[in-house]
Amino acid sequence: MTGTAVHSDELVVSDLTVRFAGLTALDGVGFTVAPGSVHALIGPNGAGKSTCFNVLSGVYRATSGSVRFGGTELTTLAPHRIAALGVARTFQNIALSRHLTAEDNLMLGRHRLTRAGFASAGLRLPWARREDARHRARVRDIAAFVGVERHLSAPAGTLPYGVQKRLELARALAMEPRLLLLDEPVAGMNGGERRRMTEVIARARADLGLSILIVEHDMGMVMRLADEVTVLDFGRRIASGEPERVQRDPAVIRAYLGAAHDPAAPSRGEGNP
Ligand SMILES: Nc1ncnc2c1ncn2[C@@H]1O[C@H](COP(=O)(O)OP(=O)(O)OP(=O)(O)O)[C@@H](O)[C@H]1O
Repeated sequence: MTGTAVHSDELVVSDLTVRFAGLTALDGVGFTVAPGSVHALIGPNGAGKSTCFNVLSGVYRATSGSVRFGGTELTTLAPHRIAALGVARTFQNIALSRHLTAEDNLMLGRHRLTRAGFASAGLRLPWARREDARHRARVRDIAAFVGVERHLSAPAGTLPYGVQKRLELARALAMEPRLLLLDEPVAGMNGGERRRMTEVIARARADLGLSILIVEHDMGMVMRLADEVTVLDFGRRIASGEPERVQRDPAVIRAYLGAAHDPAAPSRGEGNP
């Protein structure tokens, strides 16, 4: 910790607009993730949720608007700089190194925290060995926290889907983040796996005090976990507030639940059913 003032871990998204050649994926979107809270970003397919995540993590550039985390503007920073500020994300599709062991995947998550480069580790310098041992101990703790500790020596690609998803969360936690961006953490999971993941995320907030922004289609999970919800539709914010209130909002029911409950609903861009 430096002598400078400690900023709160508030994430403030203001008037965020992203355009792709003629298509406005985000149109003046704003919301705030309070420190230590779970905030859900929901909306039908194509509403702009992933685009928003990609701007927050530095993968996409904003056309205009601002994203501030703990007082620092993120929209001009490269992904590794944003990660260094303590913003970690998981992906909709699993992005683990399949051939590496679960443990080595978690060690990669700690890379920005390590002093020892590969050379000094390779030379087996004593301080590099001690640092490696310290990180491996922490990785084992994190693996236990998400319940994947008995899989640490297995190649990540051989693990069951639900375990891989939790391993991805563990890798994000291995970065010791202050803000977690979770992109559809229970997509494709069965009931038991969903419950486990939901419980781990709830503990990440309660025990680690993290702020969490979550994109998720599973409304049950959103209702259980989120302190606040922001709803997007066609790139615009159409509602925000406590989950119970948002769930009853007629605009949300029309735009989001309507589309989700109608299996014959057209893909977005063709209008509401
Ligand atoms: N790189 C890109 N280039 C062009 N258009 C894009 C790009 N990324 C997203 N879009 C478009 O932006 C709009 C918002 O897409 P986005 O993926 O952010 O929605 P989403 O809410 O995450 O949807 P889903 O729930 O299906 O993941 C869509 O019309 C999409 O086709």
